[in-house]
Amino acid sequence: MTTPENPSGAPRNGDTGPEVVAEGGIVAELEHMTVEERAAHDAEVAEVVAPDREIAVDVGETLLELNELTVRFGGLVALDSVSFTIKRGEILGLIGPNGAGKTTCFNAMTGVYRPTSGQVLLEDKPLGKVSKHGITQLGIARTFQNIRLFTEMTALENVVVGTDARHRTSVLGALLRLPRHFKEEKAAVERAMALLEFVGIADRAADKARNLPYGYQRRLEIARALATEPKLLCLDEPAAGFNPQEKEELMGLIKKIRDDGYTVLLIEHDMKLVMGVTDRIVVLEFGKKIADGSPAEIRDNPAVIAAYLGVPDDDVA
Ligand SMILES: Nc1ncnc2c1ncn2[C@@H]1O[C@H](COP(=O)(O)OP(=O)(O)OP(=O)(O)O)[C@@H](O)[C@H]1O
Repeated sequence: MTTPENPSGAPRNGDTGPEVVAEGGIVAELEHMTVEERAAHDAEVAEVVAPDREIAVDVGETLLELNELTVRFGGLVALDSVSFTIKRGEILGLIGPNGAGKTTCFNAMTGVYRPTSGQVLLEDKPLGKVSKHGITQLGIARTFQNIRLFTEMTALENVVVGTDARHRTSVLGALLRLPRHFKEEKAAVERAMALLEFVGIADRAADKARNLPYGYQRRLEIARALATEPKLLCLDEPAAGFNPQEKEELMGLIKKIRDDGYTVLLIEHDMKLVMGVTDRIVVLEFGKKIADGSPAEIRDNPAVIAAYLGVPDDDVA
């Protein structure tokens, strides 16, 4: 039940967690499943995670367009007339040396900063006057370089909060406890559980976010962003602080997210990860776009190599 201490009605440590899980039918006895049962279960989870999408999509039409985007901070030009597109169903890497303008680009796309000039268009709709919340509702979600979670809430609650962006019940409806409100709340908890399983952390659903291991917190941020049902998921250095095995697993998760029908924009410094997971890469340097191409093209691009001089060869290869 929803209370001020438990706003989402989601389970707390040691109380109604397993019951909700059983009700939702999402987290089953995985270890007792046959291979076929597990495959069917995973397909069911994937459908709950991306309810309105084709499970497999091809790289297609333009989803997002940056059109001569410029962002100035006083005399500093953080982004200088940058244009590129993101196609539906692709994983696009956004790379560049420190201070190149990558995060500014995310911030301008998600309404944190207003561009000095130029436009961001999502499905041809200019986002210039749309609020941050409005941009989330239109379908752009992001994670942050520095993890931002509700640390005192459980993992499940953090994700349920993300689903709020899609709720249709009014505050009055919630106060009056209308049936629609309860129906939405139940669906939100079920979907949140599916998302936790999708990103591989369902076993810690009832733990407070602050008690989760670092890698779980990063995955939780991704689950919470996916909860808003984005058309475009922007990941800002999701592998920061990961060891090689965790990076490998993250690559698998990013591909799985795309295969579930999402489009992904990835800022990442780890070149092995970027080269291994992206379909296309845009390179920024000093706020300008210096290259746009396949990972192989980017690897051999002289301007990109020059931009990264000083970075160990292993990181560029
Ligand atoms: N709010 C701000 N006010 C003033 N300058 C800013 C602000 N945000 C970013 N900058 C500056 O804009 C430039 C681009 O920064 P940005 O954070 O976008 O780069 P980045 O490519 O994401 O770098 P990193 O890889 O180090 O995260 C930098 O020179 C930075 O100092």
